[in-house]
Amino acid sequence: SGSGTVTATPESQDVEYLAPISIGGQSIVMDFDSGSSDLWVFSTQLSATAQKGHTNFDTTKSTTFKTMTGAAFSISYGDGSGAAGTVGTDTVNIGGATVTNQAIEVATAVSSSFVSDTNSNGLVGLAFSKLNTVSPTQQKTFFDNAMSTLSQPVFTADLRKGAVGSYEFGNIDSTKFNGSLSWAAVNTTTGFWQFSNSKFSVGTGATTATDGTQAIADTGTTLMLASSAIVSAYYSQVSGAANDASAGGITFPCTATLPDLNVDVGGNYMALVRGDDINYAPVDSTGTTCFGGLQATTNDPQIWGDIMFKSQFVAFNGGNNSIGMAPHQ
Ligand SMILES: Cc1cc(CN)n(C)n1
Repeated sequence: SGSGTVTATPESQDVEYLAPISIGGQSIVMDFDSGSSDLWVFSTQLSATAQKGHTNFDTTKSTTFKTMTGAAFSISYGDGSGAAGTVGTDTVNIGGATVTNQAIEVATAVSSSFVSDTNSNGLVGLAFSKLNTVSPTQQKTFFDNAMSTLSQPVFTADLRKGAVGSYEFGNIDSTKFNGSLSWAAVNTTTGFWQFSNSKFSVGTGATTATDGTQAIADTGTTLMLASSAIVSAYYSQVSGAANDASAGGITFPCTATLPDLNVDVGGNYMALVRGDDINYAPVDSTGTTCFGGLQATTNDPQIWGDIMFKSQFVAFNGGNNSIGMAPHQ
């Protein structure tokens, strides 16, 4: 109904951004993920060990939960994590935006990285419903279900480096970004919020054409995983940058000056990713060596995660399948 806004709070080192939702009256802090399409939640049906430290949804305590007989889900993510379980429906309220018949994927098994991250109690998938893993009948995302009742068929991500931001459904708050949004067409065939990336530039350098690999906007990925053409051109401008096997990627001296990165989104907007945001975090407590927020991937599409969102306010339009960006206010 109408619209809804929730605060997006970064975990330490901005690993992910969490926000509260209500499921059948139970308030649960979740990881909002524009790169997947399942709403699954920690539950009292998990082992005691898995439940420890988490908020666990209890279907028996919800007067509106209905079991979806015979349905199951099983999902795995790009980082190797995963979850599986059973399915039902319940009322979900996110900051005031409400869906009464939302598919709730009740976890009966979760991988170790989810167990150890006690700040998060599940995911709210916000990509396209064609990626939903429920079988035998695929289910819709919260946004897909909510769209027809929202004031506008949109949601926005306003994620900040080391600070609280927001997710908003049904409204685009123009006080949160500079100038006007630049809109790009979304290629919906893969089920991601996917768009073309045809060129880039580093700092004030010349613009270079890319190999045409597309990119997705993925709030559930911590870093910005880009093509090797972009990544090598970028770090060639950072003295002391090198691939650091022990750190698991490209590092540089924490004192390095990091240029801005400009990446084309959809062919007519160069999104600026601030150099400061590309300094992800020190690799250890000495603070000498820092880990790059920009890392290479051979994945097609590229996976532009939270590092990009820290510099760009992003609007997702499910009405006309487009994505809008502008620098944060
Ligand atoms: C749990 C989770 C979600 C995502 C991105 N969609 N990753 C890489 N891991």
